[in-house]
Amino acid sequence: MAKLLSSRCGIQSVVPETYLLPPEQRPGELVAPPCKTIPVIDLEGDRNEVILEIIKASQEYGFFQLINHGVAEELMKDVLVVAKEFFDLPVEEKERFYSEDPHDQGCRLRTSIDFANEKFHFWRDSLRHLCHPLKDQIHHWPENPARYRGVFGPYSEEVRSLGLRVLDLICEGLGLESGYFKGGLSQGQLMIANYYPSCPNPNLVLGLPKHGDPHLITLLNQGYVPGLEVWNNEQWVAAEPIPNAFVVNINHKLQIISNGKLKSADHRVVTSTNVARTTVASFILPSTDTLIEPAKSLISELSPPLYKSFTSGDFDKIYVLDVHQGKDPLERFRIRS
Ligand SMILES: O=C(O)CCC(=O)C(=O)O
Ligand SMILES: [Fe+2]
Repeated sequence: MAKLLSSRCGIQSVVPETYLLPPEQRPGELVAPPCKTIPVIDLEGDRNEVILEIIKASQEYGFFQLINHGVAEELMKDVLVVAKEFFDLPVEEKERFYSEDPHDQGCRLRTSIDFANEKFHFWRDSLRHLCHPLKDQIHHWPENPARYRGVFGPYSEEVRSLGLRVLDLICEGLGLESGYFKGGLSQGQLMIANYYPSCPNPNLVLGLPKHGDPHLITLLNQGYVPGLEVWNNEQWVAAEPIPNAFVVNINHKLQIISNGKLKSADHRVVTSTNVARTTVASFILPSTDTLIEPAKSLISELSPPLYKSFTSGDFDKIYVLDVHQGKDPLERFRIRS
């Protein structure tokens, strides 16, 4: 448990050797150019315009920020405060949740990504748990901080409604039959609270390495501290924090369902010297036995399927293995012409 970054005493003055990245993976001095950022979409705008903007952003960047999305500002703030309170708890309070098993689907606290097996570590602690249906999941969550369930519960439900609303807009924008994402495809929901402590040398480490998210969509509440960067046109673009906005990104399974029309973009997290960063990511995901394949209505002679069919659970197993070996998990499912 001494491994947890959030349980180390005081601010560290040097980066421990096991966190130093190989030179080619270090973010270095050159961080994302400040002039470019990901599209911002106002959900209260004209519905047809909003759909066009979402599809365009999902094709060009795989990422966009949503404002005027209807999730209560108070809840967005509280969930970050409570997440930070959890990471600030004494070790004895947190250790019952600690697990180094990457396949453990329970309420799990971990540090870095796969601490026991990875060659070098990442500057992050995280707490992850499922959240839907809420009544089946909430009793697995922490009871300390006392407000944890009372804040994460309603927050997860509001974020779920927003996620389903965005999926409906994507459904319409892609021209899929109404309700395509309802049922098994969006049955699950996972939340990950991330804590990236301040770091003595952000040039040498990463909070999270370059990766794509495996599920359907992600809705990230990133608070006020920058750190998220998106890989676009061979360069890193910063997702600058906007108060109370959600950063939304297309995940691998949605790229497959859209037959490559929408992009699941790689992203990473850089750290800061003087400030810690807490974020809460919510993922909408299919149930394990749901079939993932390009939507039939997007397939034609001119647009043949680019991906094979497989169950959501099979993809998840391969994702964990491939990501460990630095491979792109989407490659295994691609149909070669
Ligand atoms: O904390 C962030 O900014 C991003 C987190 C992320 O990419 C993830 O949890 O998959
Ligand atoms: Fe991610």
